[in-house]
Amino acid sequence: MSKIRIYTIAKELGIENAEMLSILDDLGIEYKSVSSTIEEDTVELIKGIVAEGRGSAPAVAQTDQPQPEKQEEVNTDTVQNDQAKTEKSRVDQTPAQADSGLSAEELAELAELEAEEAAEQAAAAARAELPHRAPVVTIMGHVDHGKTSLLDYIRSSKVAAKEAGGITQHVGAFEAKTSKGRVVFIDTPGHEAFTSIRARGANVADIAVIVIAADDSLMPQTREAIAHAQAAKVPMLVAINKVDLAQADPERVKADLTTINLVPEDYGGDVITVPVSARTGEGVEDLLEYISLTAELEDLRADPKGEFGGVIIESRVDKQAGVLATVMVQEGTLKVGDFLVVGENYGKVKAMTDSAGGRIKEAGPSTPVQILGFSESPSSGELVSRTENEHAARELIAGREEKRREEEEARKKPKLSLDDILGPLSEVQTVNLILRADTQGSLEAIQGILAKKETDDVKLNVLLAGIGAPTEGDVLLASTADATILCFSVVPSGAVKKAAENKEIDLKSYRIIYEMIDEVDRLIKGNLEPVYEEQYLGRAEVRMVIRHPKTGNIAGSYITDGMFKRGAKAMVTRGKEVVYEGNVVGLKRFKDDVREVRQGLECGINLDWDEVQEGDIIEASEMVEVEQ
Ligand SMILES: Nc1nc2c(ncn2[C@@H]2O[C@H](COP(=O)(O)OP(=O)(O)OP(=O)(O)O)[C@@H](O)[C@H]2O)c(=O)[nH]1
Repeated sequence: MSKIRIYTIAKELGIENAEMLSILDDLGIEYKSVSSTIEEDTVELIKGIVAEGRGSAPAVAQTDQPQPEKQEEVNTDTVQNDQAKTEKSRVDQTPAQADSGLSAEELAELAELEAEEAAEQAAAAARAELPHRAPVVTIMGHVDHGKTSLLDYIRSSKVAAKEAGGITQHVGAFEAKTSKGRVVFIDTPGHEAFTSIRARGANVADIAVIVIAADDSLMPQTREAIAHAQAAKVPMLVAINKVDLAQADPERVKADLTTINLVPEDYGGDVITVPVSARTGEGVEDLLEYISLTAELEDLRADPKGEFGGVIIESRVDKQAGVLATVMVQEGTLKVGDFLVVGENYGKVKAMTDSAGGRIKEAGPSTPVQILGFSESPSSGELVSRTENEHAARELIAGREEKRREEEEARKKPKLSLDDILGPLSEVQTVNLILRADTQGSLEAIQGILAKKETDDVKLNVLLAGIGAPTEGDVLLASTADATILCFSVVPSGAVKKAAENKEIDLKSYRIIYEMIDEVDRLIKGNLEPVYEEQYLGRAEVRMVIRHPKTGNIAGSYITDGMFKRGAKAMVTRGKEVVYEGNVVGLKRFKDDVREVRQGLECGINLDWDEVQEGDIIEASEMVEVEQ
């Protein structure tokens, strides 16, 4: 019996891939991705379901209906149905709630929860109404595996230069027209560029294509590139390049991928691998098709009428024109004449060109544009926003400057937050690590030991386990993923050390594996929620009560046992009864404030309570962190 790919059937039936997957889910049919295959029997079943959903018209007969409209119809129907259901259930529930014995407060809380849920549904429905936007793709991989060649092939075959014979300038990104619509490529290949944009808080790429040469297979930078894409949680496609070469061995690449837990579809996994040749163009159409499929599943949408938001891709200074910055429009529409703010600078868009060099007046989501108008060169990854006018731009910048100054001040005097003292409450903590070692053998040994170190409360997440000295790319990755870099028997270069220092990344080198493991133990401990225990400090008898106009009553006491500390917890007993529990807010010896007083001495104890009496016994204790 023949098998058919899921996306092929979706296409045939004229339904979206996401809808197709939800039908399969309902039927309980397992699949890895839209490119998995299903049995012909199942296809018939699905055709029946789709036809039924359309009022029994033959499914295939409807494929020429314009799809986006159909999608919208379905969405609006669902939304309306959902809203109707919510309304109905509300009417139904009100008397029931009245009988349910819930208090007014609980009812109000319930109503609030319902309102929140309705708002969430409305937001999701509103988002589902927004138009799709083109995917933004980045290409990463090992040196010489063909990233640039692949980009060049796509550019030359899929981009029509607007000016006849004109050489299009490199602007950091280009738009390719494919049979499935626009795909935008970031044309500075490599994971460092990708992560340096992320390091500034921007996420530009929606999909990462990892290029692996079929004659070379997995290489150190392939692993790095994969680690960078995984850390960014960006979906990945693997392009197995150079398949035109006689020595090309795509099967070996697939087998090698399984060794790093990326299982290709042919092996039963969900990693899409596409054989391509940047030289002959073989497979490039397939790659573009898979990019579109992935984009469809990601359901990328943006509001062209919404508030403008963009990211700087790159910028340069042209001797004649001045600063030329490439901005990726992410939300809203950018227009000539707009006031833009980047960090603490602003500029007015004087002129705008698209990535093919054509002059344009406005640009919507997922469009890279080169703009003229900034007086200073912004950096890649900086976020761009728009203001109404110059005055608003200046105000926004003034606010940012003030915030920066405050943050700089705050950094100078570290303040302890409740989180610092108690640790974030009962969440599983993750220690992110980048491991570097001299050989595959030592890497495996280290990872084997680390795997046993994980606890229920602390997980170890190895972002990258690479052979050879750490790179500046590792430092970047560590800074975006908040990771520690541990090196075994490899020495970081001066430049890498400096980069780590600048970014305040912990980078440590070891010659003995167990010293490295000790460090991991320390990192795990640092992430465990500290456990505190109440420990007895001492006891005092109140011999007289001294009235004090400013600090309140002071218990003139004698320490009969142990010691008292300022800030300790206090418990006051009168006879057999505990009459108060609070804190020691002050301690005095004669007229002086002191931190502690020991057994056998008299002192004044100031509690955060005014009703202490002669004859009371005060017991002091403190919370102490205990070793786990
Ligand atoms: N035969 C063959 N050669 C290719 C193919 N793709 C790239 N090459 C060659 O491989 C070499 C490296 O290609 P590049 O595109 O520069 O590789 P890259 O990954 O961009 O390299 P870096 O920019 O140095 O990281 C060049 O000599 C290309 O001509 C291909 O599909 N087939």
